Amino acid sequence: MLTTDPFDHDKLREECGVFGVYGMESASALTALGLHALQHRGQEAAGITSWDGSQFYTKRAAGHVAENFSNESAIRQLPGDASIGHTRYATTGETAMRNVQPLFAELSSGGFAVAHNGNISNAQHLRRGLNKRGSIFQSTSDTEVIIHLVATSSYRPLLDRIIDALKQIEGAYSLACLTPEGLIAVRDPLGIRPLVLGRLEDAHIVASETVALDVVGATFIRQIEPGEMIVINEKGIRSIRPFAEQTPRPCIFEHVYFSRPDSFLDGMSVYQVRKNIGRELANESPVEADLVIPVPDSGNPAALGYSQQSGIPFEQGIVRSHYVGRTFIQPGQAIRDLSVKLKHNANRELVKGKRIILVDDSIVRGTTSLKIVQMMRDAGAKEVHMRIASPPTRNPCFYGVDTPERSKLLAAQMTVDSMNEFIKTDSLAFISVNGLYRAVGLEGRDDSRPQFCDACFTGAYPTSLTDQEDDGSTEQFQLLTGAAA
Ligand SMILES: O=P(O)(O)OC[C@H]1O[C@H](OP(=O)(O)OP(=O)(O)O)[C@H](O)[C@@H]1O
Ligand SMILES: NC(=O)CC[C@H](N)C(=O)O
Ligand code: SF4
Ligand SMILES: [Mg+2]
Repeated sequence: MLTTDPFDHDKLREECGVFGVYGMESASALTALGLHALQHRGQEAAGITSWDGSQFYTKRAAGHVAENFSNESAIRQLPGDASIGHTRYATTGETAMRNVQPLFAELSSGGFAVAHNGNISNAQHLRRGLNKRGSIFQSTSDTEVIIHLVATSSYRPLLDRIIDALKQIEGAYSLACLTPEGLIAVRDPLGIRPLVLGRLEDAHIVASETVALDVVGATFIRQIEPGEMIVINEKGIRSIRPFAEQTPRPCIFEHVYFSRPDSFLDGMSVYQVRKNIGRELANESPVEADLVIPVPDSGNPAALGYSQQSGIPFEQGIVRSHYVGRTFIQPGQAIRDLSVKLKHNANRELVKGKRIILVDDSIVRGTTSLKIVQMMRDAGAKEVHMRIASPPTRNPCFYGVDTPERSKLLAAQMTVDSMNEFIKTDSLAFISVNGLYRAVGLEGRDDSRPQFCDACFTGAYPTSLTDQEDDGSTEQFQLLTGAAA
């Protein structure tokens, strides 16, 4: 089935979710549940691979987990005590079945399935080299490069082959791999994307977020550390540190938007961090008003924090339909425009005649804020102020998130003052980069050794961007530097 999106002229880029379990009867059923809890990370496609000790089974499909993996027959096709799964939003390679994960290949070492969250910033470069040496690719996904590098490695043992492959890769990867040697989970040396380890009875589980552990009834053990590789098999669990140690740079946007608020990232409650951001915003950018109104759902905790800090009442002035997905990740501007209207509606009686402060997590293309501000004015709001729980998004992400190219990022094209005019707010303010760092419990950003990846706000990319360099487009990006742009 061809699922390439007809609306997509604007390359799709988003998050993904990975889940893996080893040592549990009907592992694929548990994986389906875990993927359900990670549905917010990718709604384009989902897939599960299982292993019964002798054979691998894979089912991959376009659409949501529930549509494809909630019936018994789907799970019956995926027998075995070990399984991995994936929810996808494409970052490299189109939205087509051939790119849906887990990707699988029969290697000389046996079957190898991989589920990847992140994006490889030298994938095209590596791919060209592999093509020249005779590799035949089945997909256009960056993830497939990993399989070919493992397949062609000159090392013998599988683990060494994987390590050899990953050492050639730059960018972001949190991986769950299923092999005859067991479940192998790896987080890139900077730990850009999250990955956690849990336990359910005798089984071990790996997942992108702690919420997936909660949902399947597992206990959280710990996060998989940046640069750590975990091997889980019948002998137990083993941790390996194959890479040279680096200062971790986890994605700060996970705290702002991507992760579910009921997840924990590096020991911090995402919900609490979002509330802290609201508090910081209230301190940094106060304004007199009657109501604080979140742009639901992702603006909710920050609005609550803003309200608690400012003493201005929190009210639900916008009601959201739950039957429309995230607009940020809808392909194509026409569909995005439509879905913002379908998704949010004004609570008219509440906002009429009021001075309101709208709180949202981010402005990307400006689609949501433009519509919502107009909606509030149409509903009779006297003043509309907007506060944003992230700094202006001025740069694209190359590490597995849907930020469109720079020309479509409102903040890359306009100053905050012009954005204020454009979306027709009475005032507009974004949290500062240091305010955001304070919200995650730090004193501020250490410009000489930044504690997070914040490149979409600062332009300071923590890895080389070889594919961008090869395309001749790097002069606009500041590479390998710590300094905020
Ligand atoms: O400036 P834009 O291009 O409109 O993108 C930014 C908006 O997109 C996201 O919301 P979305 O409605 O996609 O998802 P949510 O329900 O998780 O808030 C985000 O929370 C902002 O509201
Ligand atoms: N968002 C992601 O993490 C995507 C993973 C991978 N780069 C893909 O495009 O399939
Ligand atoms: S560029 Fe932004 S979204 Fe991408 S990993 Fe860095 S902080 Fe996260
Ligand atoms: Mg939103």
